[in-house]
Amino acid sequence: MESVIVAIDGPSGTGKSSTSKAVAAKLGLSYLDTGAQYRAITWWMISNGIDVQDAVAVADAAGKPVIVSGTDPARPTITVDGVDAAGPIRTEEVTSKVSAVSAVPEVRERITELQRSIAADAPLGIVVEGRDIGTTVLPDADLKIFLTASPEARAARRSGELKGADVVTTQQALIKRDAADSSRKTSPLAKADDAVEVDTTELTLEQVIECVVTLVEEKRATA
Ligand SMILES: Nc1ncnc2c1ncn2[C@@H]1O[C@H](COP(=O)(O)OP(=O)(O)OP(=O)(O)O)[C@@H](O)[C@H]1O
Ligand SMILES: Nc1ccn([C@H]2C[C@H](O)[C@@H](COP(=O)(O)O)O2)c(=O)n1
Repeated sequence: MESVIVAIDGPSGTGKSSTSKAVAAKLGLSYLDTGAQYRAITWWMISNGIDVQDAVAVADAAGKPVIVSGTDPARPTITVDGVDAAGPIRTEEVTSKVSAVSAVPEVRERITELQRSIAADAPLGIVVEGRDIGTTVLPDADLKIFLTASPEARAARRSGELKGADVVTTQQALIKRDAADSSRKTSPLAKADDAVEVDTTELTLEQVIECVVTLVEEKRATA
Protein backbone atom coordinates (compact mmCIF):
# COMPACT_ATOMS: atom_id res chain seq x y z
CA MET A 1 0.00 0.00 0.00
CA GLU A 2 1.13 3.56 -0.80
CA SER A 3 2.59 5.56 2.08
CA VAL A 4 0.24 8.31 3.30
CA ILE A 5 0.98 11.59 5.09
CA VAL A 6 -1.82 13.02 7.23
CA ALA A 7 -1.58 16.50 8.80
CA ILE A 8 -3.89 17.28 11.74
CA ASP A 9 -3.91 20.85 13.06
CA GLY A 10 -6.12 22.88 15.36
CA PRO A 11 -6.29 24.82 18.62
CA SER A 12 -5.63 23.31 22.07
CA GLY A 13 -8.03 20.68 23.36
CA THR A 14 -9.75 19.97 20.05
CA GLY A 15 -8.66 16.32 20.22
CA LYS A 16 -5.61 16.34 17.92
CA SER A 17 -3.43 13.99 20.02
CA SER A 18 -6.16 11.50 20.94
CA THR A 19 -7.46 11.39 17.36
CA SER A 20 -4.05 11.25 15.67
CA LYS A 21 -2.75 8.44 17.89
CA ALA A 22 -5.88 6.32 17.38
CA VAL A 23 -6.00 6.91 13.61
CA ALA A 24 -2.30 6.05 13.25
CA ALA A 25 -2.75 2.88 15.33
CA LYS A 26 -5.81 1.77 13.34
CA LEU A 27 -4.09 2.32 9.98
CA GLY A 28 -0.63 1.05 10.94
CA LEU A 29 0.99 4.48 10.50
CA SER A 30 3.61 6.31 12.54
CA TYR A 31 2.56 9.20 14.78
CA LEU A 32 4.26 12.50 15.62
CA ASP A 33 3.19 14.93 18.36
CA THR A 34 4.90 18.18 17.32
CA GLY A 35 3.58 20.04 20.38
CA ALA A 36 5.66 17.65 22.51
CA GLN A 37 8.77 18.78 20.60
CA TYR A 38 8.06 22.48 21.28
CA ARG A 39 7.38 21.58 24.90
CA ALA A 40 10.67 19.65 25.04
CA ILE A 41 12.75 22.56 23.78
CA THR A 42 10.92 24.86 26.22
CA TRP A 43 11.70 22.49 29.11
CA TRP A 44 15.37 22.47 28.07
CA MET A 45 15.45 26.32 28.02
CA ILE A 46 13.91 26.50 31.51
CA SER A 47 16.23 23.77 32.87
CA ASN A 48 19.24 25.63 31.50
CA GLY A 49 18.32 28.99 33.03
CA ILE A 50 17.43 30.71 29.76
CA ASP A 51 14.91 33.56 30.05
CA VAL A 52 12.15 32.47 27.64
CA GLN A 53 11.08 36.10 27.14
CA ASP A 54 14.56 36.87 25.77
CA ALA A 55 14.10 35.89 22.11
CA VAL A 56 17.79 36.44 21.32
CA ALA A 57 18.93 34.09 24.10
CA VAL A 58 16.35 31.48 23.03
CA ALA A 59 17.45 31.80 19.37
CA ASP A 60 21.14 31.43 20.34
CA ALA A 61 20.40 28.23 22.28
CA ALA A 62 17.88 26.73 19.82
CA GLY A 63 20.43 24.40 18.19
CA LYS A 64 21.77 22.93 21.43
CA PRO A 65 19.29 20.34 22.79
CA VAL A 66 19.09 16.96 21.08
CA ILE A 67 15.39 16.10 20.80
CA VAL A 68 14.35 12.58 19.79
CA SER A 69 10.70 11.60 19.17
CA GLY A 70 9.55 7.97 19.14
CA THR A 71 6.73 7.55 16.60
CA ASP A 72 4.94 4.36 17.70
CA PRO A 73 1.33 5.51 18.31
CA ALA A 74 0.95 2.87 21.03
CA ARG A 75 3.94 4.25 22.91
CA PRO A 76 5.03 7.72 21.78
CA THR A 77 8.24 8.87 23.46
CA ILE A 78 10.28 12.07 23.70
CA THR A 79 13.80 12.51 25.03
CA VAL A 80 15.99 15.59 25.42
CA ASP A 81 19.74 14.95 25.52
CA GLY A 82 18.92 11.30 26.19
CA VAL A 83 16.64 12.05 29.17
CA ASP A 84 12.97 10.96 29.14
CA ALA A 85 11.01 14.24 29.00
CA ALA A 86 7.46 12.87 28.71
CA GLY A 87 6.52 13.90 32.27
CA PRO A 88 8.38 17.22 32.68
CA ILE A 89 7.02 18.68 29.41
CA ARG A 90 3.43 18.55 30.75
CA THR A 91 3.97 20.83 33.77
CA GLU A 92 2.06 24.12 34.16
CA GLU A 93 5.34 26.02 33.88
CA VAL A 94 6.16 24.52 30.46
CA THR A 95 2.55 25.03 29.27
CA SER A 96 2.68 28.72 30.23
CA LYS A 97 6.04 29.31 28.51
CA VAL A 98 5.81 27.16 25.36
CA SER A 99 4.09 29.82 23.21
CA ALA A 100 6.94 32.30 23.78
CA VAL A 101 9.62 29.75 22.89
CA SER A 102 7.75 28.37 19.87
CA ALA A 103 7.32 31.88 18.43
CA VAL A 104 11.10 32.28 17.96
CA PRO A 105 11.93 31.72 14.24
CA GLU A 106 15.22 29.87 14.97
CA VAL A 107 13.31 27.41 17.19
CA ARG A 108 10.70 26.81 14.48
CA GLU A 109 13.37 26.35 11.81
CA ARG A 110 15.15 23.72 13.90
CA ILE A 111 11.98 21.83 14.91
CA THR A 112 10.43 22.02 11.43
CA GLU A 113 13.55 20.43 9.93
CA LEU A 114 13.35 17.63 12.51
CA GLN A 115 9.64 17.08 11.77
CA ARG A 116 10.19 16.86 8.02
CA SER A 117 12.98 14.33 8.43
CA ILE A 118 10.84 12.16 10.75
CA ALA A 119 7.94 12.26 8.27
CA ALA A 120 10.22 11.37 5.36
CA ASP A 121 11.59 8.35 7.28
CA ALA A 122 8.17 6.88 8.23
CA PRO A 123 8.01 3.59 6.28
CA LEU A 124 4.22 3.34 5.76
CA GLY A 125 3.27 6.96 6.34
CA ILE A 126 2.56 9.12 9.35
CA VAL A 127 -0.05 11.18 11.15
CA VAL A 128 1.56 14.46 12.25
CA GLU A 129 -0.36 16.76 14.59
CA GLY A 130 0.28 20.37 15.54
CA ARG A 131 -0.53 23.94 14.58
CA ASP A 132 1.27 24.56 11.26
CA ILE A 133 1.64 21.09 9.76
CA GLY A 134 -0.72 21.60 6.82
CA THR A 135 0.38 25.19 6.15
CA THR A 136 4.15 25.03 6.64
CA VAL A 137 5.74 21.76 7.76
CA LEU A 138 4.11 19.38 5.24
CA PRO A 139 2.26 21.53 2.69
CA ASP A 140 2.13 18.52 0.31
CA ALA A 141 0.47 16.20 2.85
CA ASP A 142 -1.99 13.75 1.25
CA LEU A 143 -4.75 14.75 3.67
CA LYS A 144 -5.08 17.83 5.90
CA ILE A 145 -7.56 18.01 8.76
CA PHE A 146 -8.29 21.06 10.90
CA LEU A 147 -10.06 20.17 14.15
CA THR A 148 -12.10 22.77 16.01
CA ALA A 149 -14.41 22.78 19.07
CA SER A 150 -16.07 25.48 21.14
CA PRO A 151 -13.93 26.99 23.93
CA GLU A 152 -16.45 25.62 26.45
CA ALA A 153 -16.10 22.04 25.17
CA ARG A 154 -12.33 22.27 25.05
CA ALA A 155 -12.10 23.65 28.58
CA ALA A 156 -14.46 20.97 29.90
CA ARG A 157 -12.30 18.25 28.30
CA ARG A 158 -9.09 19.71 29.72
CA SER A 159 -10.56 20.21 33.21
CA GLY A 160 -11.67 16.57 33.14
CA GLU A 161 -8.03 15.63 32.50
CA LEU A 162 -6.55 17.95 35.16
CA LYS A 163 -8.60 16.58 38.04
CA GLY A 164 -10.39 19.36 39.90
CA ALA A 165 -9.12 22.21 37.67
CA ASP A 166 -11.52 25.16 37.45
CA VAL A 167 -13.25 25.23 34.03
CA VAL A 168 -13.29 29.04 33.74
CA THR A 169 -9.57 29.36 34.54
CA THR A 170 -8.79 26.50 32.15
CA GLN A 171 -10.84 28.17 29.38
CA GLN A 172 -9.06 31.50 29.89
CA ALA A 173 -5.64 29.78 29.71
CA LEU A 174 -6.62 27.92 26.50
CA ILE A 175 -7.88 31.11 24.84
CA LYS A 176 -4.70 32.99 25.83
CA ARG A 177 -2.42 30.26 24.42
CA ASP A 178 -4.44 30.00 21.18
CA ALA A 179 -4.29 33.79 20.74
CA ALA A 180 -0.49 33.77 21.16
CA ASP A 181 -0.09 30.77 18.80
CA SER A 182 -2.40 32.34 16.17
CA SER A 183 -0.82 35.80 16.22
CA ARG A 184 2.89 35.00 16.04
CA LYS A 185 4.65 36.10 12.86
CA THR A 186 6.31 32.79 11.92
CA SER A 187 3.95 29.94 10.88
CA PRO A 188 1.05 30.72 13.19
CA LEU A 189 -1.75 28.31 14.09
CA ALA A 190 -3.89 28.35 10.92
CA LYS A 191 -6.10 26.19 8.75
CA ALA A 192 -4.59 25.35 5.36
CA ASP A 193 -6.83 26.37 2.44
CA ASP A 194 -7.15 22.72 1.38
CA ALA A 195 -7.77 21.30 4.88
CA VAL A 196 -11.02 19.56 5.83
CA GLU A 197 -12.47 21.27 8.91
CA VAL A 198 -14.10 18.98 11.50
CA ASP A 199 -16.00 20.63 14.36
CA THR A 200 -15.72 18.13 17.24
CA THR A 201 -17.89 20.04 19.74
CA GLU A 202 -20.84 17.66 19.47
CA LEU A 203 -18.89 14.55 18.49
CA THR A 204 -17.52 11.80 20.69
CA LEU A 205 -13.84 10.98 20.34
CA GLU A 206 -14.80 7.69 18.64
CA GLN A 207 -16.89 9.59 16.05
CA VAL A 208 -13.98 11.92 15.28
CA ILE A 209 -11.59 8.98 14.89
CA GLU A 210 -14.04 7.20 12.57
CA CYS A 211 -14.50 10.38 10.51
CA VAL A 212 -10.74 10.82 10.01
CA VAL A 213 -10.16 7.11 9.25
CA THR A 214 -12.88 7.35 6.57
CA LEU A 215 -11.29 10.46 5.06
CA VAL A 216 -7.89 8.71 4.89
CA GLU A 217 -9.44 5.62 3.28
CA GLU A 218 -11.30 7.74 0.73
CA LYS A 219 -8.07 9.56 -0.09
CA ARG A 220 -6.22 6.27 -0.55
CA ALA A 221 -8.99 4.87 -2.76
CA THR A 222 -8.74 7.83 -5.15
CA ALA A 223 -4.92 8.06 -5.17
N1 LIG B 1 -14.55 14.52 20.73
C1 LIG B 1 -14.21 14.46 22.01
N2 LIG B 1 -15.15 14.37 22.96
C2 LIG B 1 -14.83 14.35 24.27
N3 LIG B 1 -13.57 14.39 24.74
C3 LIG B 1 -12.57 14.47 23.85
C4 LIG B 1 -12.84 14.52 22.44
N4 LIG B 1 -11.65 14.62 21.80
C5 LIG B 1 -10.70 14.65 22.75
N5 LIG B 1 -11.25 14.54 23.98
C6 LIG B 1 -10.55 14.58 25.27
O1 LIG B 1 -10.11 15.93 25.42
C7 LIG B 1 -8.85 15.98 26.01
C8 LIG B 1 -7.90 16.79 25.11
O2 LIG B 1 -7.69 16.03 23.93
P1 LIG B 1 -6.28 16.05 23.17
O3 LIG B 1 -5.14 16.06 24.13
O4 LIG B 1 -6.33 14.96 22.17
O5 LIG B 1 -6.39 17.48 22.48
P2 LIG B 1 -5.28 18.29 21.69
O6 LIG B 1 -5.97 19.01 20.60
O7 LIG B 1 -4.16 17.39 21.30
O8 LIG B 1 -4.78 19.31 22.80
P3 LIG B 1 -3.39 20.11 22.92
O9 LIG B 1 -3.17 20.81 21.63
O10 LIG B 1 -3.60 21.06 24.03
O11 LIG B 1 -2.32 19.08 23.20
C9 LIG B 1 -8.42 14.54 26.26
O12 LIG B 1 -8.73 14.19 27.58
C10 LIG B 1 -9.29 13.74 25.29
O13 LIG B 1 -9.56 12.43 25.75
N1 LIG C 1 3.17 22.50 15.18
C1 LIG C 1 3.15 23.12 16.39
C2 LIG C 1 2.81 22.42 17.54
C3 LIG C 1 2.84 23.06 18.75
N2 LIG C 1 3.21 24.35 18.81
C4 LIG C 1 3.33 25.07 20.08
C5 LIG C 1 2.12 25.89 20.40
C6 LIG C 1 1.43 25.13 21.48
O1 LIG C 1 0.81 26.01 22.41
C7 LIG C 1 2.55 24.35 22.13
C8 LIG C 1 2.19 23.06 22.82
O2 LIG C 1 1.43 22.25 21.94
P1 LIG C 1 0.42 21.13 22.51
O3 LIG C 1 1.22 20.16 23.30
O4 LIG C 1 -0.58 21.84 23.36
O5 LIG C 1 -0.18 20.53 21.28
O6 LIG C 1 3.49 24.12 21.11
C9 LIG C 1 3.53 25.02 17.66
O7 LIG C 1 3.87 26.23 17.72
N3 LIG C 1 3.50 24.39 16.48
